[in-house]
Amino acid sequence: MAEIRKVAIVGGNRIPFARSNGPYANASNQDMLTAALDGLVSRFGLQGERLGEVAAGAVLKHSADFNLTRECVLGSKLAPETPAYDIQQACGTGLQAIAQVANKIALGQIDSAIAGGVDTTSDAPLEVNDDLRRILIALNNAKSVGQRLKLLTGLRPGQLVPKIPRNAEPRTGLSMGEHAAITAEQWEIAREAQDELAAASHQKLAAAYNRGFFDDLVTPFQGLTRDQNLRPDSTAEKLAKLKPVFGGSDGTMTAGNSTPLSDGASVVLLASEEWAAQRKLPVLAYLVFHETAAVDYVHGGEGLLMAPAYAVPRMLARAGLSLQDFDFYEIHEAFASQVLATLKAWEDPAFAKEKLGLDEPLGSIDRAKLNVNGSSLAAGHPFAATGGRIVATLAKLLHEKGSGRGLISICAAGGQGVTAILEK
Ligand SMILES: CC(=O)CC(=O)SCCNC(=O)CCNC(=O)[C@H](O)C(C)(C)COP(=O)(O)OP(=O)(O)OC[C@H]1O[C@@H](n2cnc3c(N)ncnc32)[C@H](O)[C@@H]1OP(=O)(O)O
Repeated sequence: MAEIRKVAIVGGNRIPFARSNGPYANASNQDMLTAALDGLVSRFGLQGERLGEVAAGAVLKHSADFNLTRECVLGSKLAPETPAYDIQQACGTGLQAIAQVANKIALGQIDSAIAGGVDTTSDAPLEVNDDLRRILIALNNAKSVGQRLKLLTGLRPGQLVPKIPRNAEPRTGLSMGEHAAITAEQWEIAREAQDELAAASHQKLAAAYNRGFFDDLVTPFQGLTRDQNLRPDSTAEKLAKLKPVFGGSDGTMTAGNSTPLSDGASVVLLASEEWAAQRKLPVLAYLVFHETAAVDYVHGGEGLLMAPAYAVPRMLARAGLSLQDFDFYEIHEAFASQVLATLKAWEDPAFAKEKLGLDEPLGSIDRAKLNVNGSSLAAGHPFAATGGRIVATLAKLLHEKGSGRGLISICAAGGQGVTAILEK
């Protein structure tokens, strides 16, 4: 049995995140992921290097991109002999890709890898409807002009309407925002608290950009140098004026305390300590634990985005840690209400007992340690790119501090959650 090795995070790179149908409206997933990869390659001098593998993915993917990541590697400056594959776990994609390559590094199967993700909501894949698809396949296989004419004359105008991807759960028909609104109501998450969290996210992200924190984490792309959604002048008072968008007219969730639909890509370089040392590359932090959970949101057992509330306690138990043993908490801000509901669940004795089977709740966290450089509400959230953004940010925070530990929690569509622990 191979010895378990430490998994080093060497660094990360992303392109600034853009709002949907904004500056990246004509950029494909391949364009964006290749740009993120090449930025990382340049930063660490990996031109022509054959890495152990590259794993990444996109939530919204065109069928022609059947192995999107491999195409991006072939289009990048990495050696074409670098194997690459796609992975998909909704918003957990980026972190799950990182976890998968980390396992292989830990087991000694590979020495280096890049992992991450990309998503475009501007260039979302449109499908023809099922009837038209069957007719087109039959047309392709038709043996005579007569057969083709018969198929074409059978076409009805309604069959020409394309299938537009909805930001909705296939099994409930509800959007993620509508699901989150149900959870916000269940956990009585106040509008003011959501707006405060959103305003703080913008202010902290702006401060991090201003102090140069992202200078070696973000590479400009197509004219953008910072995340387009960032509004440094956001305040809770301004956000309080926005109308509810989810949960009806009495709802608490608005365009300001929900993530915007976004486009972007991010990647992270991981390696064994030996591989990094041979190339004189830095080790920002180590990935020490990761855990995935899923909940039954279909039959009302739990809220769609609450799986991290289960994954984190399981991971803490494995690691022998408590929720308070962290210097940084990176909780993906899909919606402000979702972050607050997760924190409330960890504080709740009934949730601990009935849902987690624990005698005591996990307890509160020091809010000053939460998303200290802002998160998805300010940066935007190109679904599969969020994991790479968070891992690179946290690894650099730990490197700057010179010690410590950070917790990552990412909720994902399909009732799933992907979580991890990084240590300096
Ligand atoms: C995917 C997974 O697996 C898990 C997850 O992460 S779940 C999360 C997935 N993401 C989503 O579901 C995306 C949800 N978001 C949306 O659908 C849309 O962004 C939305 C419906 C919430 C809003 O869409 P929109 O109406 O086009 O927003 P937008 O026009 O930008 O903003 C509306 C108003 O709010 C204002 N606003 C937004 N943010 C603001 C801020 N920080 N400060 C002040 N005003 C703000 C805008 O200026 C705009 O004002 P005007 O109407 O006066 O121009």
